Amino acid sequence: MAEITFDNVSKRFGATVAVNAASFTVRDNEFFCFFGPPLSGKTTLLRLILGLEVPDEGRILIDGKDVTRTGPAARNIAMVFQNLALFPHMTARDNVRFPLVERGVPAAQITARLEEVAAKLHIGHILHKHPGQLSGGERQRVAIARALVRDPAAYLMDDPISALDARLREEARVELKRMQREAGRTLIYVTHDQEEAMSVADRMAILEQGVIRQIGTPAELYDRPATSYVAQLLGAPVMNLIPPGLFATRPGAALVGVRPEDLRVTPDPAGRAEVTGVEPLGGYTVLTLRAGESQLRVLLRGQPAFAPGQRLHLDAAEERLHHFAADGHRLAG
Ligand SMILES: Nc1ncnc2c1ncn2[C@@H]1O[C@H](COP(=O)(O)OP(=O)(O)OP(=O)(O)O)[C@@H](O)[C@H]1O
Repeated sequence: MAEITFDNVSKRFGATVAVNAASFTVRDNEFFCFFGPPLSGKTTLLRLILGLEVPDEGRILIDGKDVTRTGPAARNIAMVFQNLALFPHMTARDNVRFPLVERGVPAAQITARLEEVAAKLHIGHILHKHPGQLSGGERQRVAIARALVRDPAAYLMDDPISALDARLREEARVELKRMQREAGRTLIYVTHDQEEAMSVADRMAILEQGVIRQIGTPAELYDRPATSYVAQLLGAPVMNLIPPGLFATRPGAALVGVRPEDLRVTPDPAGRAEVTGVEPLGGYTVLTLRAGESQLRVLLRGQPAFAPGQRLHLDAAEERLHHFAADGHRLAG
């Protein structure tokens, strides 16, 4: 089991604050995602968890034990490297065995452990192959087997499937989620891809310049973003953020947010919105509208017949509106 807690942890590199007063707990067996734009501190958080970096302030606890100043060896946390790097000259079997061979574990024990992990991840039939002979999904299984063979308390992944093409990535993330559940381990995951983060994570932490802005389930973050920054990071097309005026607005709101799928449009020659763009995408259509000074995007199911220049009636249910103060924070209620 592994529960990982950061208590007010900061890490600086010169003038750069890579991680700023981070406090959170990753629960045992949780699939936990760090999500944020480049340079927001994701990799530094992983390196702090692994023990490759020492915090300037704060404490790191694994299962309640203070490991802030212990090295990687004492933490028993495994890393699955970016793009699932496997040794190309070794068979899958030797790749998986490698972490145990390196540690001088007796051969009989290695074989037993290899069999156990291979059965769990269904890779027994491909162990004789080299990485070049494996599909993307098979390589992923082998890379995860290599991380699990040590029986780590938790494992970390830094953008592990970013090199795969879009369709393979979709398959890979479904697989990943299944493997994590089957392996029954805490998994901490970094990705740049919001859809990937939302699809795999039990909970996620949203980062902005080293600061954790919000932690929650994907649904909580999507439905009740704590700031306009979080609101715009999740969802595609992104949430419309417009000045007050177009929709009923709460006192104190500087920006009103409405997700593209929450806008309702109907043809109306006297309507206040005008279609400026139509993107039919098969299962759904994205309209771009101009309403007053604002540009908005609307997500509609199917391929409704709208055309540029057409005027529309535009509204949204009040409970689907998000109100943000001038500093970006969500207004209560
Ligand atoms: N070893 C280092 N020396 C100096 N600065 C560093 C070092 N490691 C990270 N940084 C800085 O700390 C900040 C956070 O970097 P980090 O790599 O953690 O972000 P990231 O979110 O993982 O980025 P990416 O998505 O591009 O991988 C950046 O400004 C980066 O330049």
